[in-house]
Amino acid sequence: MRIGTRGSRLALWQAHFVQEELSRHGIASELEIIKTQGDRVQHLGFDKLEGKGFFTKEIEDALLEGRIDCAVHSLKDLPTNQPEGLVLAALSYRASVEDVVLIHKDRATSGMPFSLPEGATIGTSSNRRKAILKDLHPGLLPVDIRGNVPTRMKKALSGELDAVVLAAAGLERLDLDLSEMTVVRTSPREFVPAPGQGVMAVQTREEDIEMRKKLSLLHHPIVGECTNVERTVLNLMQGGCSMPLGVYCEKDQLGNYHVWASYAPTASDPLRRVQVSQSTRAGLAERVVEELLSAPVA
Ligand SMILES: NCc1[nH]cc(CCC(=O)O)c1CC(=O)O
Repeated sequence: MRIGTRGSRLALWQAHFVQEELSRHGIASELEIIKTQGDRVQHLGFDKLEGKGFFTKEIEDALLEGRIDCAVHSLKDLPTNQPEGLVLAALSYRASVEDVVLIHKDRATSGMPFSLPEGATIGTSSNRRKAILKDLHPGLLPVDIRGNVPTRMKKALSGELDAVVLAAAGLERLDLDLSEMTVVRTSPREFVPAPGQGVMAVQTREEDIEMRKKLSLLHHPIVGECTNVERTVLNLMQGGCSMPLGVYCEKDQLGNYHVWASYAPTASDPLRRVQVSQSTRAGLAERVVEELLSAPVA
């Protein structure tokens, strides 16, 4: 089995993870590293990048052309509509779902939101993170950053920026040394993550029934249910990963679904927050979207 992946440390960790899961089921595989447009133009801000699927297109083409058998992605980087002929055959367990604020050790102040003083610079290129930061701590100065997870982490370590925001899942997978920084974990109910955050997805060809059967051994059904709600909200909002939208769904012990969502229509609008719970998934995403679009402006 040939597994396609990007070549970043995070992508390789994720591909190795899937490779190990497969080998536990007696399936041997090899990795095929594929460069994407997103890897080539590290200098451009996300707002300059046209179209969706910036980190996925070349890999999906390799899949469609039969050069690889499956591909591993971060679910949150995948557009909600799969390209014609491709399916997500497996979703991983959900690691840490939340975002983390990393602060240079001399710049942390107690008593302020995220332990950051007025005027502190905070690195993120995510419109979702910017909208939530503005809501929780309007005194911060968001600064656009690009590059892979270790590069971004180092901007707070070196003091080039006072802080950066990153997904906990990426930091944990790379096992980065955070001991020289102040680490503030956010709550996913307040600092609402991106749809699909913390989950890895394995993509394959729709027609490849054999492969789909093998990959289904790795699938986590409850993760599938919850991320399906999250991605349906994103799809109904007609958004991609640049939309300032957070959606997080949890299923509790009794089988009830709980969704937290946040959305800022434009950068100057106040953040809207919604919490919806239901005992079934039917109509849940629709209700979240309806409330997000009609929520009273705070
Ligand atoms: N957009 C980049 C990206 N895609 C997946 C992850 C981390 C893993 C995950 O959140 O699933 C990251 C880094 C980040 O947002 O800090």
